[in-house]
Amino acid sequence: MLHGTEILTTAQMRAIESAAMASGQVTGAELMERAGRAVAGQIRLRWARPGLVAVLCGPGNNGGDGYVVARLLHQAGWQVRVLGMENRPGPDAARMKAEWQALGPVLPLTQDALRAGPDADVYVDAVFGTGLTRPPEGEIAAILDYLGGSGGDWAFFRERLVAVDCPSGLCLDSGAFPGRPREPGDFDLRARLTVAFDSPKPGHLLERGPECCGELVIADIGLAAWRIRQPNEGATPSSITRFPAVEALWPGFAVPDSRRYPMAARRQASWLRKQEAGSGHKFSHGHALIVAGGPARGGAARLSARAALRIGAGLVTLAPPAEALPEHAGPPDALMRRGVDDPAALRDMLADPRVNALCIGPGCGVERAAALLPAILGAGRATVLDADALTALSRDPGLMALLHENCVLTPHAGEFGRVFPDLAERLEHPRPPAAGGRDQASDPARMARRLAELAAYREALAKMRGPLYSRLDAARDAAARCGAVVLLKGPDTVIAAPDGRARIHSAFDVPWLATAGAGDVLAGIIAGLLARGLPALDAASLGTLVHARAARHVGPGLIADDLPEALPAVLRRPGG
Ligand SMILES: NC(=O)C1=CN([C@@H]2O[C@H](COP(=O)(O)OP(=O)(O)OC[C@H]3O[C@@H](n4cnc5c(N)ncnc54)[C@H](O)[C@@H]3O)[C@@H](O)[C@H]2O)[C@@H](O)CC1
Ligand SMILES: Nc1ncnc2c1ncn2[C@@H]1O[C@H](COP(=O)(O)OP(=O)(O)O)[C@@H](O)[C@H]1O
Ligand SMILES: [K+]
Repeated sequence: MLHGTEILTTAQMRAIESAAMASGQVTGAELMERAGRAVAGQIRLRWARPGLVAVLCGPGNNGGDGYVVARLLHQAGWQVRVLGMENRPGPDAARMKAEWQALGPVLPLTQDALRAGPDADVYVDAVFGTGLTRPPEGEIAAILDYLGGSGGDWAFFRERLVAVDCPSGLCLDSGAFPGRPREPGDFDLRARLTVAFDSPKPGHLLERGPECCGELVIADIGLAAWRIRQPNEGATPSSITRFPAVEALWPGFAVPDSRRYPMAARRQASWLRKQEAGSGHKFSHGHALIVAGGPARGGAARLSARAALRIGAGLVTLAPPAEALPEHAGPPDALMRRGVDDPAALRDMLADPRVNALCIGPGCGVERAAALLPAILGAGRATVLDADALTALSRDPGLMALLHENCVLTPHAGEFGRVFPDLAERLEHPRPPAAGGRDQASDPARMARRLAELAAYREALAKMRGPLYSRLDAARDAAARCGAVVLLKGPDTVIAAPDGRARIHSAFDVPWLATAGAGDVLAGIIAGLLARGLPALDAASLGTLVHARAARHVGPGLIADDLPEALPAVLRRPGG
């Protein structure tokens, strides 16, 4: 469960590659050979018998990798068609292209050339990788659209497409396709398999990345020596290669063993189960206070409280206004209740230093949250702010100023937009023309209309340059601004601390987690972990992992009430 791996932004990857080459211990051509060998190897693992492969090579080093794949598959008995671009590649890619040309021709990289050939068993997409600087245009855009299904048969290519580093056109920093709507599009290039090098990039895990990359394999190409973790080195230019501050939690893809965290996994598993020596009495596991709302609104906070109990907080107290107390008389009996009507009553409770973690927001009501937040934040205790507490925060800059590093904000996209409207705005793109379902993709008239709309859309966005602003950027900027941990929820949850450390958690495999109340449970789990003494970033990260694992354990049909009840099973097998 607790495997993690480091993620590198494309800038970090380039810096590490340059550092490796500058050392004189490895050349660019050697790295390219290793990259191409890794891709060819993965293809041969999956297609046991040599067949026909079409290799599409772009103008840069991604294309260079493609020429290596072409040569190695040819040597392995495959029939190889290579389509390449006119542009002059760099020296390493030029060399790989020349080596291929000693074996076979390079056809033009056009839709016509591709369609003129027989159907291939495998299509290798080596057009663009980390060097994408702008939306693909013209003939390249057309061929990528064709591979994405504009010819009507997207499933055909989806089965056969192997992407080198990423499906071409995907921005590996954001997981979005520059020049396209951020929502899923009809002709987004979707690969069966993506082989990436050294480390996953944010774009493999965010937004469109997980779906469009298909199965993701991270290949070790021998750059470990230039990727040493030295977190204390500060933000000097060279430290960009040395401090991969972003990690993937539960990556769900093949990572070389050397890139995992087995020790941390073992330690956290026994810690979660309270199996460590001297784990003490109930107060040593903390006391979480869950603020609840007025009459008829208490369900959300009860979900949080149940979750805090199940994740192992020593004591959990639910604090609704006194008039709502009777509603909370039912189970669980393990839960304590205490009426809290106003800030003075809350301060009274917080006079007990053993109350070491709070959760406010689920079912709380915005006014009540606004009234209680100054007392809560002023106490300086570890605090989860969710739902109504986030809305209250968005309305009062004075409250924002009270946030501190032991706070965890857990907004979904809508709440994030309320609290950080300018950052959310940067993530937004102009809306695409109305999109239909893929099932209509074989209607030729509709297809022509969609292509025309897409061309107009591209034209409108043609001025856009450079890497896209990502959910990772947004969460980091938000955390830095408010001085607290920000957990931006979604199937690609991003968790960021004010110092820039960040974690990405992919939960694209549990869409049934998007159900009413799931967020309340997450808030409670994190509050419980805070009560047990985890620092804010770790509590948010581990909480997110455990939450998704509980959803996996229950499966489709899940309702939020099931999540706390699934926690014992998850804790029994935290490594499973
Ligand atoms: N980072 C590493 O350590 C390694 C990287 N390698 C490969 O190198 C790739 C990166 O190579 P590059 O930096 O050359 O970048 P790419 O090969 O991804 O693309 C850059 C080229 O495409 C052009 N370009 C970018 N966007 C375009 C657009 N929309 N339309 C037309 N042309 C466009 C650029 O001007 C440049 O010529 C990686 O993705 C990977 O496949 C491997 O060869 C080995 C090691
Ligand atoms: N498509 C999805 N796949 C997996 N998890 C998702 C998806 N959409 C949302 N989630 C997760 O489900 C939970 C929903 O929380 P939230 O939006 O706050 O719902 P609520 O307010 O109803 O509790 C979050 O943990 C979020 O990360
Ligand atoms: K590619």
